Amino acid sequence: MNFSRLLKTTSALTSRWLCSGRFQSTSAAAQKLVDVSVDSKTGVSIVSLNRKPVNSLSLELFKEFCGVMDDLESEKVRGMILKSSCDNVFSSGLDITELYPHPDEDRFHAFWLWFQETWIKLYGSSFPTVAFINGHAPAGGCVLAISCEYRIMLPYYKIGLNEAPVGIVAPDWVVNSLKSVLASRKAEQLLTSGRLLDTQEAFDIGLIDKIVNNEEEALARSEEFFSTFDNVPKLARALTKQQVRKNEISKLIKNRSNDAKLFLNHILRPETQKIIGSYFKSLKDRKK
Ligand SMILES: CCCC/C=C/CC(=O)SCCNC(=O)CCNC(=O)[C@H](O)C(C)(C)COP(=O)(O)OP(=O)(O)OC[C@H]1O[C@@H](n2cnc3c(N)ncnc32)[C@H](O)[C@@H]1OP(=O)(O)O
Repeated sequence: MNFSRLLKTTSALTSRWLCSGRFQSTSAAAQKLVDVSVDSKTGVSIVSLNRKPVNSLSLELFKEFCGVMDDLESEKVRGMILKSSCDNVFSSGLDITELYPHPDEDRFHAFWLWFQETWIKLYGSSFPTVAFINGHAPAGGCVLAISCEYRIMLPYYKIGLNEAPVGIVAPDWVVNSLKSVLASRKAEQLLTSGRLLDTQEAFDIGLIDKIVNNEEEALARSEEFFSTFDNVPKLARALTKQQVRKNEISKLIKNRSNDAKLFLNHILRPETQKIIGSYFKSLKDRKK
């Protein structure tokens, strides 16, 4: 089976699987966690994460995001810019309350599958993707950014994969996403130290592609990126991108349930719960 068919078939299967669980209802009255608008000048879709105050990534946000990605795929959009509607934060990573204290196993399983689904749809999207990192992007926030093809960031924010200091081990598909952007040695240093880089450091090592001072500049730099594909047939571009990314995606698609079980086992270890707990407490105490 070719890769595009594998992606479509798996998406259909997992959607059915994911829809069969208990965590389905999104109230129609609930506020949207993901907003979509279209830049009328360029025809590019702007997708804004909107889970106040810090865009921590919950099961509900992942589900909504995946729905948006499906819509953009079927509309065959010219490109997508992913940004945040929250002040100073692109995304604060996985919602820690999904991990601590002692998550409900069924909910956690669904949460993790939707996180995988988000990555599969974003990393494997047919259309060009830009992350406009308009705030801090630790952990899962950084995962969203490195799943895009191009990264543009405002000054003075932090980005990186700080899982290890929080007692969490990044799964191989996250590690490999980072290695698709940075050389293996640099990726290992960042992951094992869990150090968050400021915008300039991130630019210097190639984790981000451009530094901009405001949204207007970000839109202009994004347009420069999107226009590099204007003379490339859409289908050829999409299949070429997916050809480059297919090994990692196929590997995860074949191993989704096991990947979820492994992560849950790690999260439920008493020592992991203890580290996450004291980290979460220190986050709360910072403001006291
Ligand atoms: C790589 C994928 C592999 C899988 C594992 C992933 C693990 C994770 O993603 S764990 C999450 C890791 N995230 C972080 O370490 C970031 C933690 N947050 C911060 O450092 C800061 O909040 C911020 C720099 C992002 C923003 O700082 P700011 O001063 O603007 O806001 P705060 O007052 O700190 O936060 C407001 C409010 O939100 C709570 N909060 C922040 N982050 C999270 C989160 N990830 N999950 C749940 N809740 C979070 C924070 O405690 C505050 O709550 P209160 O208002 O109740 O004090």
